[in-house]
Parts: sequence; structure tokens; C-alpha cells
Amino acid sequence: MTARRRKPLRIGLIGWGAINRHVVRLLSRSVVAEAVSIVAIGVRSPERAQDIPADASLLTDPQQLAGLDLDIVAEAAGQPAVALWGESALRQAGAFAVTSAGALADTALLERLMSVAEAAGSQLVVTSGALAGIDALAAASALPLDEVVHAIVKPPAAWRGTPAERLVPLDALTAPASFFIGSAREAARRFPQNANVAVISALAGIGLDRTRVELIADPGIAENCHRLSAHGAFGRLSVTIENRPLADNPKSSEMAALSLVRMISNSVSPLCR
Ligand SMILES: NC(=O)C1=CN([C@@H]2O[C@H](COP(=O)(O)OP(=O)(O)OC[C@H]3O[C@@H](n4cnc5c(N)ncnc54)[C@H](O)[C@@H]3O)[C@@H](O)[C@H]2O)C=CC1
Ligand SMILES: O=C([O-])CC(=O)C(=O)O
Repeated sequence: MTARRRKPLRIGLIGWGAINRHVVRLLSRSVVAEAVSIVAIGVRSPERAQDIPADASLLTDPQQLAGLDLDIVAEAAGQPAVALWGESALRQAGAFAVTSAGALADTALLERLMSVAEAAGSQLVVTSGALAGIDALAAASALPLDEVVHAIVKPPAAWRGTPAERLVPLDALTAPASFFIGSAREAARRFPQNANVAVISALAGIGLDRTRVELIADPGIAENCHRLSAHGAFGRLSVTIENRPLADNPKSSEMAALSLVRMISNSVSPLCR
């Protein structure tokens, strides 16, 4: 009897930065290494892209996703890349997995991508990114939720180059400083490199306008921390994760790459966990 053989999963990546490079490194060392193939990578400047996986071609135009027979297109390129590549990815692949989830705070974009997915029979996937507890929050939302609060606490270095620089003296802090309290929608819009996670917790729970987000710079920590709390008909949830920042980009967490690796592994593994 011949055993049924699964075809290698054909993956397209959008962005070849800290997260996606780490995803490829982790996958190549994982038990599913032989079961996945990185077929294409969408980049802005092909001449600058280094250490490209052997079988991958570089793309600069979303239309080039056509004909590649992709299973998953995984984005980790920044919020503008979601609008740029999303529709083509959803037409050409079974799933478009978004890491720059903050882009989906634009409700018109979210609705457009969902309707393309529906027409194409594909799926827009919001990965759990740097967060913990999203599975439970999303499950809890099947019953009424009263409140979801998400605090994002990062070292001052992670807030450099963002509007936080004008709101707190990042280099002179001696204690944690809160510099934003507002909706998930506003947090993602104003802090596109640091608050994508606010949209992940919002889409999992009570939406972009009811989810309360607090942003904090803490000189006493080295990790990117997320404190998620919720209560409702299911009971109470309180989850904290202290993420190691990625060596190549301190604004991003190791867990953002690990979540993508989990999503890809679950797509090919006989055990989904
Ligand atoms: N959901 C989550 O938990 C998290 C989400 N993020 C999101 O992931 C994004 C990527 O993170 P990193 O890899 O750390 O950033 P990075 O800056 O190291 O890499 C991003 C790469 O994407 C490329 N790029 C930009 N626009 C592009 C486009 N239109 N098409 C193709 N490539 C493009 C850049 O040239 C760069 O090489 C962040 O900008 C942020 O939006 C980051 C951390 C956590
Ligand atoms: O990596 C993190 O901790 C979260 C992050 O940068 C984001 O949501 O953009």
C-alpha cells in the first residue's frame, strides 16, 4: 500500500525583514522543513535582498503572484504592504496571513479584503503575532464581552522613531511612563510599528473602538510586554507575555515570528496544535 504523500506547502512571503527572515530560519530547522517551500518573496528593492532561499524568486509587483500556485502568502512588511499585496494574495493563494494587522484598523480595507476572500474562496488570516491568549479571547467573544484592555509596555528603545518621542523624554525616563490611552483603532493608526497587536486583540474581542489600549515606555525592562485583560459572560482573562525583542529589529518581538511559524506548521502537520 502506498502512503498518501502531502505536497510541500507553497509559501509566498511579503517582506524580507527581521520577522520573515527569522521565520525562514526557524522553519528550516523545524520538523516541517521538508514539507514547506518558500516559492517567492515580495520585496521593494530586489538589489538589496540578501540570503534569499534557494528556490525563491523575488517579486516587486503583486500581479507577479499569479501562476505560482501558492497555498499561503505571509506578510511581515509593514502596514502599507497589506493594502498593496492583499487583494492579489487573496486571489492567488488559499490564505493571506497578515502580521501588520494595524492596517486592518482601516475598516474599508478590511471589508474589501474580506469580500475578495469570499469571492476567491480564500481566507484573510490574522495571526496572533506577539500576543498570548488570543485563542481564548476569540473563543470568549462567542458570548457577550464587557471589557477588553490591552497594555503594551516596551523599553524606551522600542518607541524611538515613533510619536512617543514627542510625548515622553524617552532617553531620560527613570520610571514607567504611560503616553497614550485610547482605542485600538487610534493606537494602531498612530503607532504602526508598535501597536499592530492592538488590532489583533480588538478583532478577537470587542472591536476596534471598544478595546482600550494603553502604551507605556518602561526603562526597567528589556522585553516587549503585553498585558491583556478581559471580562464577560465567559468569566475573566488576564494574560501577560514578556517577549524577547528580535535582534534585527527591537520594535518587533520574537513571538511575532514564532506565531507565523506555528500557523505554517499547523497547515502541514498531521497534528494541529
Ligand atoms: N502582529 C504583531 O505582533 C507584529 C507586527 N509587526 C509588523 O510586522 C512588520 C514587519 O516587522 P519586521 O520584520 O520586524 O520589520 P523590518 O523593518 O525588519 O522588515 C520589514 C521589511 O519589509 C520591507 N517592505 C516594506 N514595504 C514593503 C512592500 N510594500 N513590499 C515588500 N516589502 C516591503 C522592508 O523593506 C523591510 O525589509 C512591522 O512593520 C509591523 O507592521 C511587527 C511586530 C509584531
Ligand atoms: O512585537 C510586538 O511586541 C508588537 C509590535 O511590535 C506590534 O504590534 O507592531
